[in-house]
Amino acid sequence: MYIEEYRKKCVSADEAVKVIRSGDWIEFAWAASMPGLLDEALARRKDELYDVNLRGGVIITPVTCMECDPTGEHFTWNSWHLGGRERKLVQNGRAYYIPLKYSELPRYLRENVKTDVVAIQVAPMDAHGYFSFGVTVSHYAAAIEKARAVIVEVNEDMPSTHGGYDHAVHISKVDFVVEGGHRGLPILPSASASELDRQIAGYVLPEIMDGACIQLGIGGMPNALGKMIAESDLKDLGIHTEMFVDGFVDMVEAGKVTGTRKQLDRGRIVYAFAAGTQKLYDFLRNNPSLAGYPVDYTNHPFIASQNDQLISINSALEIDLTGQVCSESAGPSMISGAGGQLDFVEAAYNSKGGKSFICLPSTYKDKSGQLHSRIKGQMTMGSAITDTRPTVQFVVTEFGKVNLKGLSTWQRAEALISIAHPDFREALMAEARGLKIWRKLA
Ligand SMILES: CC(=O)SCCNC(=O)CCNC(=O)[C@H](O)C(C)(C)COP(=O)(O)OP(=O)(O)OC[C@H]1O[C@@H](n2cnc3c(N)ncnc32)[C@H](O)[C@@H]1OP(=O)(O)O
Ligand SMILES: CCCC(=O)O
Repeated sequence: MYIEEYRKKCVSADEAVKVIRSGDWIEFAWAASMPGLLDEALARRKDELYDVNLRGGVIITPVTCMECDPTGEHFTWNSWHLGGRERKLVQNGRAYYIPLKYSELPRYLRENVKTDVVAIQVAPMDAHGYFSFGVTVSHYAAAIEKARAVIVEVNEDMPSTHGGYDHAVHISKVDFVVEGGHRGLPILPSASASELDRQIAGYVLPEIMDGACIQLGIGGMPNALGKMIAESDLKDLGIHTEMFVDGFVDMVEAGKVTGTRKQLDRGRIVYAFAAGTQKLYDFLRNNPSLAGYPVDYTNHPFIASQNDQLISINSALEIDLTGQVCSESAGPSMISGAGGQLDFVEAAYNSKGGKSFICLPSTYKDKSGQLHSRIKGQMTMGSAITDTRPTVQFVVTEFGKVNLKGLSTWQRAEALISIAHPDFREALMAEARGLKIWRKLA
């Protein structure tokens, strides 16, 4: 029934990007769903276009538009969350970070920012005229609502995924369809877990009970924990997360996940976007046990916290002695972004029986090989505060875990120094004395 409309809207990538004008803002790519043909076609229009702003995040694949424009006069990349490639673009002054509380992204798109064109990759159209957003549900439906033009690039290899709502776009809302054929999906290998990651994960595992609902963040440590959960005796776990990664597939395959004790989406795994190996993408394809939702559903603390025993496990870069957490920058130099960390820190604490864990190795080795404590007297100048101190609950290093909720500043300093690397504890105590947050009785 919709085939005729589909055919009428089918154009080449070069034809489709003609709708883009100088000065436009384009919602473009997220994680594993990069519209590669549109990117290349836009790059070919470089000399005709000036000051086009592309927006995306967590990208895994190179962006041709950015590579073809070394002076930045034609294209600027604006990132909701820096993946490794975007971090380099930011360092070279070619891209900029947009501070984000990820649960609010659909609302930013509806109420706060200009979106002229949406150009995204989708799965093939179904018999009812819908293109599934595939591995990225997140914020695409909200972006489409206000755009002047919507271009979808169809990737035959993009899995059609099940969802809650707003996980697909109807042909009636699309202006141009670009058929991309079989383009595969970029592979994001699982971050390898170090011995240290396993030690940290070892402190979190005993805090997880049968029937708990799990969110895992990005990085080696959450990955180590996913593996440990898969090998544990835990049962009847649920999953309500932002990013769906291979570690969750391991947990499902090990029979740990039933979702039967969830208060929301009973029996289903809830996520906003997915990136990982081909095994993960195959698992997602037409799988009714999964539900991709917009990120204002997955991450909103009011919603996520309705699941009892929500356990949130995220990584950080540094923490000061009063409990402020930085997970996104090293001083002023951006590493990643705030993403959904604060969303889940708040959600887990507000869930009945829930717990939030901020995990970090106690030290960081710089390029010259010098060791620094990640637990600091004061936050490094310029570091962004991702989680304010009242929001932080458990903090875990390879030396143990502490619960900061309700502790006074001197108790926080004492607790955090107890899990700092032993080589830095004396210096941290001296700093705490100077900051008037040390009360150790003689
Ligand atoms: C998907 C979800 O559900 S996530 C929800 C929550 N979202 C978040 O937690 C967002 C914020 N958190 C993050 O972005 C990540 O968890 C991080 C950055 C804190 C940790 O991620 P990891 O991959 O474990 O970090 P890792 O230790 O590998 O460091 C990442 C990079 O930062 C660099 N880095 C780390 N610490 C420092 C430092 N103090 N100074 C300079 N660079 C540093 C590392 O060298 C590495 O660089 P490279 O990729 O070029 O080698
Ligand atoms: C915004 C996507 C990733 C994250 O939350 O860390």
